[in-house]
Amino acid sequence: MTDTPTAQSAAARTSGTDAIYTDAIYKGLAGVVVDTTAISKVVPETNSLTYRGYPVQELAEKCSMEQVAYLLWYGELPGDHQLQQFTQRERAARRLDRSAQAVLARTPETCHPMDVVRTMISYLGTEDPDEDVAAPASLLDKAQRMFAVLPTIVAADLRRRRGLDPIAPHHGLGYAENFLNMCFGEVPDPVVVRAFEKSMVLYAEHSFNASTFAARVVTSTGSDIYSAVTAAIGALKGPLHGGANEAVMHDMIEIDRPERARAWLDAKLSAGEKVMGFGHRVYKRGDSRVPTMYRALREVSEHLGQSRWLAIYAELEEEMVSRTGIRPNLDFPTGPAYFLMGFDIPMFTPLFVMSRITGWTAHIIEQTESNALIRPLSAYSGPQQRSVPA
Ligand SMILES: CC(=O)SCCNC(=O)CCNC(=O)[C@H](O)C(C)(C)COP(=O)(O)OP(=O)(O)OC[C@H]1O[C@@H](n2cnc3c(N)ncnc32)[C@H](O)[C@@H]1OP(=O)(O)O
Ligand SMILES: O=C([O-])CC(=O)C(=O)O
Repeated sequence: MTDTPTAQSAAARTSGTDAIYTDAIYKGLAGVVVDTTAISKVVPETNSLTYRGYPVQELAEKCSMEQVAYLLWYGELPGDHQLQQFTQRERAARRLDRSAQAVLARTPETCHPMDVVRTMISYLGTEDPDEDVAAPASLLDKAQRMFAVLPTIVAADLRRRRGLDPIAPHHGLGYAENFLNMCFGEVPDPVVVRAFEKSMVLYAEHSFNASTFAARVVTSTGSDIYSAVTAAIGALKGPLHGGANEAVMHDMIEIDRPERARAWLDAKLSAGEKVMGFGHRVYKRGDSRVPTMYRALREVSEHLGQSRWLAIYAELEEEMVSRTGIRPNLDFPTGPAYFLMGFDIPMFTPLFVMSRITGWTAHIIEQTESNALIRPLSAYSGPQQRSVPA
């Protein structure tokens, strides 16, 4: 099975005037093919994921995040000139204007950083006089501006929670280096920069996952791109989706030492609780992105001379797989990798947003260009019809 159907089968499902009713209930839409997409393809049987036809592992090894963002939006990798123009635009759009800075400063530091990114995207919509313009060129422009400014928002939020002033974007630095510099006041070693950039590439796109689908649902009503992205951020925050990368690190800290992993897992499984960072709705034999991110985690661990999280990772994975057959997903290696890079745990899911903004907006554009209102049916299970008492 692939999650990308043929165009004909999708057309058959949506054409005609008579509604198609079925008695079957697909809870969680599991196994249901909703539409076609030309953006990415997940094939769980072969453990493969491609963006616009390119294997994600190759993109992570050979490409910058800017190149991958361009690929997702335009369908092809950029040539030298196209990349130069694209990066110039990205660098020029990194700054957060004063009124947006003031909104960020007014969000309580007690709230989760995902609430800050959600609020800031919503606010950027209020500032855009063309918020409702849905022409492809306008959507692309808005998408690229969100991609450019999100790192500035996330870095400023990270720093104010540490009692530090924001650092302005550095126009001479690439996407990953600039972001790390805005967070930590210096560009880390290339090993760390590349590991971070690989995580961005791996997180960028994953077909009809819950947050992307949320964005497509909002777009299907004819609503604006900021509303769609705001909905997607809300969906990504949940621990069954993007929020798992934070939960993984909390669990590793609780486990504390590799020799405690087995007992910790015993307690979790006997309590019937889920183990964060494991399992996937589509991949049942392992997540195609994990080996690449695991290598990046190992490189950062070796570079920093820190073996503890890697040892807990290995122990937990071995125990979980041998007991349940359930394998790690991408959030399992990114959790400890981000921790080693120096990020505070609540910032992990906003990092996911910084990357997935590319995939979400590519889907918003695709949905806009071939729209059908997304409105499934429900089977009623409440009381029979009755009269209101006199
Ligand atoms: C980037 C991403 O968003 S990747 C996903 C990140 N999310 C997580 O890591 C959260 C933990 N994982 C999970 O909750 C699940 O694996 C999901 C939600 C991601 C996908 O699960 P689904 O396809 O909906 O399967 P479902 O949750 O029904 O699980 C099927 C069975 O496997 C078990 N299972 C699945 N994942 C896990 C897990 N992580 N820990 C323990 N048991 C699990 C379920 O308990 C269930 O068992 P049962 O049939 O005995 O009731
Ligand atoms: O596809 C999914 O269901 C979740 C996921 O891995 C992602 O969004 O990257």
